[in-house]
This record gives sequence, C-alpha cells and structure tokens, in this order.
Amino acid sequence: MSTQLEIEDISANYGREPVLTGVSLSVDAAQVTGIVGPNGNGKTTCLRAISGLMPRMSGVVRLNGERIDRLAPEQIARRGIIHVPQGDLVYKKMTVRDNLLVGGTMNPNRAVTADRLEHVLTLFPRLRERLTQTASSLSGGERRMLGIGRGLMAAKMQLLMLDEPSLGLAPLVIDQIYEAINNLSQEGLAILIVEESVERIAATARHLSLLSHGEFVWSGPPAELLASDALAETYLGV
Ligand SMILES: Nc1ncnc2c1ncn2[C@@H]1O[C@H](COP(=O)(O)OP(=O)(O)OP(=O)(O)O)[C@@H](O)[C@H]1O
Repeated sequence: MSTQLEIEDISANYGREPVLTGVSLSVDAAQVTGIVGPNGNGKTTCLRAISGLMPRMSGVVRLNGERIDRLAPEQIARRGIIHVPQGDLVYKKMTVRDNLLVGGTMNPNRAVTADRLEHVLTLFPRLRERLTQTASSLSGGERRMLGIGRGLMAAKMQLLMLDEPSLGLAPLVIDQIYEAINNLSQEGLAILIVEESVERIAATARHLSLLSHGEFVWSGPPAELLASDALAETYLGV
C-alpha cells in the first residue's frame, strides 16, 4: 500500500501555548485513517496544518514524497488535498447544483466538472433528487453530504480530509455518510478523518491515532483501542 501523506514532527500554535507538539502520522491510499480524541486537543489543528492554514508551525508535510509544508493553502488544494471543515459551510441561498459547481471552479474544463458532478451525485443520490432546491431547504444530513460533495468536485484528489463528518447527525444518516466514505476509499482515495468518538469510526478506519494535549499518545488498529479500558479511561473519559 503506497503512502500518500506523511507528516513528520509537526508543532503548531495560535498564540503562546503550543497546540501540537511533534506529531507524526502517515495516511495510505485506499484506506481510512482516523484521528480521535477529546475536544480541544488539537485534532482540527492537525488538519489545518496539513492544508497550510497554520502560519505558526514547524515540521514536514509530504504528499507522494514531495514537501508541501511551505506551499500556500490554494497550492496545497491544487495538489489534491481536499479539506472539508467542521460544520456545514454551504451557500444557503444557492441551489444544490450551484453549491457543487462552486467546488469545481478551479477545474481545467467543463468535461472534468461534469464528470465530477456525476460522481458526487452517484455517491449521494439524495443530492441528485434535490439538485434544484436551495441548500437552506436541506436536512442536516443532506447539507453534510453537500459539503463533502462540494469538496469532491475538485479535478485532482489525492487526500480527502473530513473534520467530524458525523457531528450532530442521526445514526441512520451517519451510516449513509460512512457508506459513501467506504466507497471513496474502495475507489482508491486516501482519507483522513477527525472524529471525537472512536465507536463512530472504528468499523471504517484501518488505523487510528489518539491525540491528547497536542501529542499522539497511541496509534494502532481501532479494535485495540476499543478493547483497552486503560486507554479509554485515561484519554476518552469512558
Ligand atoms: N483560531 C484559533 N485561535 C486561538 N486558539 C485556537 C484557535 N483554534 C483553536 N484554538 C485552540 O487550540 C486548541 C486545539 O483546538 P482544535 O480545534 O484543534 O481541537 P480539536 O481537538 O479539534 O477540538 P474540537 O473537536 O472541539 O474542534 C484549543 O485549545 C482551542 O481553543
């Protein structure tokens, strides 16, 4: 399995306090990798560091062996790193179709955009049924699908990063979102997901890393984390 993304010894901060201290991680193609851990421990910051959104950081980020940590966010996006942030950042007054087309504005031509649109609508049939509706009329789950779908309109996709894709959704909708994630992974995409809950991501991820106070304190297969009372008690408060 080829390694798509490697981060090495990343430290980052917003102000005086370090938020990440020397974290390293790799993400393989055709696999789902998860970062889990309690709120406020640096999970989102980790994704932001990969996307080039952390001006105060050190360490190395490589995509397919090439360093990208000195590139601007838009250059990193053009290399194929898709970052779907937490919350549903959709344009509420625009239709589902137009929201998706916004995701394809950097594409080289219309044929690529048409191809991507068909891919997204196959992945999320609900969006096909609602193409001409405004985003404001969608349910929470449909809005989440639209946010992910907009990211997937990009011409180049090397790594998909999702920040808490299940947040605030009903279990049935979470299952649908994770089914789409599984399909994307089977198509060969490397996927990195931040989730607070280990249970939510355990069946999908091949590998999890547990972030606590800005450091990875454990990495391994999800079953190992679920089976460890000591890890769960110490770091997850369960
Ligand atoms: N823009 C910012 N400016 C200053 N501090 C920030 C900023 N964003 C996050 N922080 C702080 O950095 C720390 C890590 O936040 P981060 O969002 O990465 O954690 P998280 O594990 O993803 O938690 P959550 O799931 O709640 O987003 C927190 O203490 C947070 O308050």
